[in-house]
Amino acid sequence: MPITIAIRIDKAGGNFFFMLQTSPGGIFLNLISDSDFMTNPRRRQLVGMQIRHDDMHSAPNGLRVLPRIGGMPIQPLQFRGQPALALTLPAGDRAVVALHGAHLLSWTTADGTERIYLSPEALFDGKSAIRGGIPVCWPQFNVRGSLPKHGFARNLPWQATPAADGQLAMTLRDDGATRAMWPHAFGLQLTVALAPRQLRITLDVANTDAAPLSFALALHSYLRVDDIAHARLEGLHGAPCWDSLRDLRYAETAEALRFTAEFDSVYTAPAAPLKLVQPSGTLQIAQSITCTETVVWNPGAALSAKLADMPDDGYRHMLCVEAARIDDNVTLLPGAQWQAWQELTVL
Ligand SMILES: O=P(O)(O)OC[C@H]1O[C@H](O)[C@H](O)[C@@H](O)[C@@H]1O
Repeated sequence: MPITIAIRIDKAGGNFFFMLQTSPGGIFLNLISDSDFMTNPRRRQLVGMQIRHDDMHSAPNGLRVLPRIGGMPIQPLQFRGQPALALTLPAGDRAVVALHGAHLLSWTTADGTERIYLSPEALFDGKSAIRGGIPVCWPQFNVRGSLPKHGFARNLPWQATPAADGQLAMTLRDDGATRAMWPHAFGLQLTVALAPRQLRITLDVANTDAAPLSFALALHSYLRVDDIAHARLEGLHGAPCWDSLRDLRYAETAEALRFTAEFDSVYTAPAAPLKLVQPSGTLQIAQSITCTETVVWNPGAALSAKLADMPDDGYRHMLCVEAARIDDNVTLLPGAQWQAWQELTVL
């Protein structure tokens, strides 16, 4: 029976991740990635290289080989027929992420409460965007450009990559399909980090091209609410706002936002975290300073009924609060990296 063992080698100058695999043809050591593959194009060329077991004996002295499978709390699984990975903390907090789009599908805290809305009618066909969860909208937001709505990252298969304890990571690199839509070389890594009652989702972008890279981003989180009629969002009072439904610009006057109809606004992100307050508890929502906007969206009853992949009353159980960089694109010079994150904490 084939056996696969993940190995991390810590060495001055970087970490290397390998998969040691047995097969009828022998034992193979596959280099999966190393710590600076995102920035160093020469290293990226090594990914996928195979070393036969005989070569392992010639490894330089001084390497520490650390087995990663055994204590590693990451389980591959099928989620509505699509491949996904689950990360579970000893306390019981758990996140599930699909390889399709590196799309976070579920976050449950140790008390068993689901914190993320996923539409029961979402399409899981390995091609379509998934309704709910946390879509990664990159390199375009909405229809602000010539790419498919919200870019292509949410519609493509990502690769799992080793990550630190308590984290789960996936990568996406340019290939023929992305270059046909968007002629740029890039490396993305999405990392989900779990702590008790807290989830942080981080996107690292590397420009592996010889020309500058320009892009937008939204970490489009669908936060689960018990009933939108009894939820309020605090922290946006005074923030510059563009109400996209009425095409109006103003400074937010409400102490707390309430949602009684379709709502779709882009705010200049305040420095302090937001709070989603419900009778059942409060969720704190923070985002990196690199995300200069926060998008707030609820489709309301009429649009919810029109969305084919959402139940008619789906709008009652979700509120999107998105960490975004959309008003001014990021421009990354060749070899440069950029990071964005959103952190959700149950208070
Ligand atoms: O239906 P989707 O392509 O997933 O987009 C869902 C929503 O995303 C964002 O929140 C935008 O501000 C909305 O205008 C859009 O309707």
